Amino acid sequence: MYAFIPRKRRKLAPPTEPAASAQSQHEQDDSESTDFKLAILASLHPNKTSDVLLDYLLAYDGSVEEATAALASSPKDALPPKRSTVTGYQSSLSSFARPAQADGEAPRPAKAVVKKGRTLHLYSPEDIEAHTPCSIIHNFLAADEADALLKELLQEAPSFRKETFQLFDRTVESPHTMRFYVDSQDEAEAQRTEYVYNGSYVPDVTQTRAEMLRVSTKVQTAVNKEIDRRTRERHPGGEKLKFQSPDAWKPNASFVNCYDGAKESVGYHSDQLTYLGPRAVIGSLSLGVARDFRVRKIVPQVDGSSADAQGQIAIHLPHNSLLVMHAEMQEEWKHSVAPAQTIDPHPVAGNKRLNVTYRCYKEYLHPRFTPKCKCSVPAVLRCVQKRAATRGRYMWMCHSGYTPGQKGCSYFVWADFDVDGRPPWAEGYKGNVNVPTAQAVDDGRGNTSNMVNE
Ligand SMILES: O=C(O)CCC(=O)C(=O)O
Ligand SMILES: [Fe+2]
Repeated sequence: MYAFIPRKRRKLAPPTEPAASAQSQHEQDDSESTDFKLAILASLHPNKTSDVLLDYLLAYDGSVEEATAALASSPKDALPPKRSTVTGYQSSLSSFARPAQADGEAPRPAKAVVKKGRTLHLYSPEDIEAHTPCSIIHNFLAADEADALLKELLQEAPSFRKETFQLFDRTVESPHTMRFYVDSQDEAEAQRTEYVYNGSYVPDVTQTRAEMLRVSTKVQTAVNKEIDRRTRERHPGGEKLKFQSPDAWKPNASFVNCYDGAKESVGYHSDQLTYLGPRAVIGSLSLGVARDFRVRKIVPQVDGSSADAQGQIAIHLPHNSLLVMHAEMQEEWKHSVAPAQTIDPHPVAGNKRLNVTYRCYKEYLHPRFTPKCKCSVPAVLRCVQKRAATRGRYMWMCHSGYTPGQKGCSYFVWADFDVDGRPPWAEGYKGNVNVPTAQAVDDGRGNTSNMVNE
């Protein structure tokens, strides 16, 4: 399930464990600053689209005050005066060098291909592969298989719901609908009563439908091939990343999203790793109306620098395309589906885009094993995304406060994971490597006394 941006902007309850909580509070505040600003703008300007709000925020160098003053005097959906031009069709970027890679780290583009405030549109599999942590397979299914799956999903879509979440004392709804599916009836029952998302059980978990299951085996084969190829061609030394699972990827759950019309969207977020584990891979199949999937790299924050030094990349997702979000994605990038100005109706789906995100839930991350917070709720797994001193480290935190009507606690511990992303209770555990890197210690900006439970 997503961690929607506004959900993460809420400040935690006052810390009760000074060392640990100081860290968690700092991380919470630091890592979500832009998202937090966007939530404020969204609450002040409810009839502006999230895209417009982001444009204003970027145009006014992150100043909420200036952006809100400009928004207040602008007509609906007007663009900000200082807004940079959007780059349109981009046929090829292959002149850019391949990433320089440090040992054990995720590959990085050799130079930023998109500047702050700009959107770079990518269409070709080569460009997407080279400049984002994703790869794409166009025309993934035979045309009739894609139509059969689309028809099944269109039958399901009326039962989808908007997700609600808590923003300070307001309950907010996601601007699209979705439903969660798991591959067996037993698992659906277990999910309803054992798995916690943002502090609550999800009552509406359904067994994966026939076409979704049939397609799942094809997605499994394709994603494993893509993981092998990408590891061989793009990872340092052709090795999997630190914390990435060496096991074959086997989907057993999916979130299915429906975007009905141009305005439906999902805000910038990283997917929750709580049940997928570190360096998760997700196979995302798009059907119906073509939409833009936007990604932006999370830039480490050093000396109060802007965390939005880079612009965003829009990946065009046509009907019947399989996007693989690779192991580099969730920890280091955020993604969204922005509202569109216009859409081309699809002959079968009309104005709707259906999207199945196939995921691999790990048995050893079942909530019966994972740490519980002081509210006695299974904790959420997060990764430090921005703060330079601890970037890339995993932590378990309380997530209850993100559920409407509930207050959270200040629970925080560093997570214990081995090189294969296994926790200590998993078979074959090789020893904790979730420790500060040399880089993090050298940065010297982190208060090392905050590094608890090591
Ligand atoms: O609709 C999409 O392509 C992305 C959906 C998404 O981000 C998610 O399910 O977490
Ligand atoms: Fe997502």
